[in-house]
Amino acid sequence: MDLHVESATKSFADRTIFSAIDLAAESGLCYRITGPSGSGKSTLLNCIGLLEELDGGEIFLGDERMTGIPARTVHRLHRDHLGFLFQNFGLVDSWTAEKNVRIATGSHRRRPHRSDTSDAMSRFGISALAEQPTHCLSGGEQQRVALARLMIKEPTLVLADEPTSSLDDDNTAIDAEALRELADRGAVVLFASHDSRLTPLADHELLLPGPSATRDQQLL
Ligand SMILES: Nc1ncnc2c1ncn2[C@@H]1O[C@H](COP(=O)(O)OP(=O)(O)OP(=O)(O)O)[C@@H](O)[C@H]1O
Repeated sequence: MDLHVESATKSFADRTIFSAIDLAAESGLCYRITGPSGSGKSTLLNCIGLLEELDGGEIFLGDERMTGIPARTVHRLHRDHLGFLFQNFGLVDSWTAEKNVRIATGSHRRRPHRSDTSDAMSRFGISALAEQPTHCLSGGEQQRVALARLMIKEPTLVLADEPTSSLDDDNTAIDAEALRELADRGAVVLFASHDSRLTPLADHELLLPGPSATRDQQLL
């Protein structure tokens, strides 16, 4: 399913962070959101991920409107379509690595089975850590738990915010490979990152000009 963002606008108090942002993102491709610090990259990802609301504009995933929708629809979209890879990995600290992976609610097509969970954990080299609470894991290990969870969920739309900022080169390469694979399986992948190691992952870039710049955002 493709993603369409039309005339997206967001302000905090009386400060406009971005306005009139358009994006037509195709299934199977990776899009990097760029722009100066404070231009609203995380805010835009949060709005597209239904963690915050836009002040104006619309978002569609396929034919489905994602703006102005009731909480139960937000919940369904999170469950069935959205996957996140954020800097803090979004894991439940007190749960084991295995439970964090297994709990991925899965797509509407299928729910993950235990074998999916162990396969994914094996792929990312974290099988031996299955029974460890995630707060005991290193940053790189937590990232691989988050990736295993993402891979078995197979989201329609993947949102990654500075996913590699605390990672070494090997783990960064694992991140990039997994995000590319999710796109190859049909996801739209949007990521915001200052990390030049992720430059090759971007099929397209969306530039947010920042509050003081013009509105000439560009899809390069
Ligand atoms: N909940 C909030 N309330 C008020 N202002 C906020 C809130 N969230 C973000 N902002 C402000 O919105 C602006 C955009 O923040 P955002 O984190 O989206 O920028 P960014 O482009 O991701 O920045 P960076 O590249 O530094 O991570 C910043 O000036 C930030 O202080």
